[in-house]
Amino acid sequence: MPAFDELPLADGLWTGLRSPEGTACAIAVDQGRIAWIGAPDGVPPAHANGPRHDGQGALVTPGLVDCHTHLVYGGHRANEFALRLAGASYEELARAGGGILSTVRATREASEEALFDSASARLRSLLAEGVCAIEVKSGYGLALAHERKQLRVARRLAQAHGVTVRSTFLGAHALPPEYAGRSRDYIDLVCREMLPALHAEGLVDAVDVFCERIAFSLEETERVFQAAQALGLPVKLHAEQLSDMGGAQLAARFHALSCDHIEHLSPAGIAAMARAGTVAVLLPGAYYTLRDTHLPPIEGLRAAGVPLAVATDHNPGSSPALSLLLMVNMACTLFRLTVPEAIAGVTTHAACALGLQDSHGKLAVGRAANFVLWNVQEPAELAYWFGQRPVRCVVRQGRIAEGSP
Ligand SMILES: N=CN[C@@H](CCC(=O)O)C(=O)O
Ligand SMILES: [Zn+2]
Repeated sequence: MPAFDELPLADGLWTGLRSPEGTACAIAVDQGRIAWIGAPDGVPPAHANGPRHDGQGALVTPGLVDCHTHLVYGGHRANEFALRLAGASYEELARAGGGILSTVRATREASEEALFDSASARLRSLLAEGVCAIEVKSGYGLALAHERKQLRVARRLAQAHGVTVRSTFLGAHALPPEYAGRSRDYIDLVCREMLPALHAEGLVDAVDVFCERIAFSLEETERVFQAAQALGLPVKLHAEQLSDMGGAQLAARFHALSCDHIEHLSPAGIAAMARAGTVAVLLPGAYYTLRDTHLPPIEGLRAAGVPLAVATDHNPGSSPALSLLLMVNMACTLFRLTVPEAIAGVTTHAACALGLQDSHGKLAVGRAANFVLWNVQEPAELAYWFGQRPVRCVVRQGRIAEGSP
């Protein structure tokens, strides 16, 4: 596999493209950036004479954005999948020391190199399907050295694969065994030592907490958010996944970029998110894997004008999913999103959930060239097919990274 900087440049005029609205279009790429977009008969002379790439009628969309993943971890949890099939619940497994903590054990044992290799293999699956920006959370180390190891891998993935990676510190994901019964002390460690040190090392783009009865309380979440705010870092929240904790209202007070999962989100939570402009990140892979039946309040979110994003939530416990298009399908089938909502969910709104609205999720002049050519006739096919990859070509950070026009 060639190194990213050995891949062919995408510079030149891309013709034979169709926009999701059904109009013919062309894109000029210059030095890796979108220099012009418009109708094929309006190409400015400056872009008419360079290299040409004929999309042969392909649908073009912005590069996809996977705005919630836990991509870096050791081991896997297929055994728990089998236990859940036999009747155990996600919460029971967590309370018995399995769940997140079993991945913490495997991640602590793994070297940085082993974590990089396994995460790279998973990342390649997502990239092959058109992902051009991705969030990677820590949260399986739960000790400074091991959280650092995860976040360093996140930074290295960006370099090695030529993909935008936002790294989110999720030190408050679960209580590590050595702090059993001492939740307050662990939150002190997260706020006073881990977060400042990792931030000083340039490893943190945002801060997340798992606010839940099997994880951290509202008050503990607030302390982590205050520590993030003091360092000028944006926050996000694993909110109302298994119960309504009121986390969304708290997150909104801190102008959170997103609240994620939100199956049990209340009307008050929706109103708070709408006021704060917080994105609702829907994770149908976790809903499906845990055989959840409590649907997120889509109608209420829609009515309140809360932007809806969709992500894989890739993790070894609740969502071992490596296809963002499958999540688009599930968001439509399980959560009843419309096709345009689901596509916005993995482009524009996903970019907002990462604070990347000025660089990703839309095709616009001046931005780095991140776009996907699809072998489909109409946008609905992106949500309709599952189990195949209708990707023709991916332009990522100005290079032809997958396939060819
Ligand atoms: N809900 C909390 N965290 C992850 C699951 C982590 C795990 O089970 O390992 C999630 O987003 O689903
Ligand atoms: Zn998650």
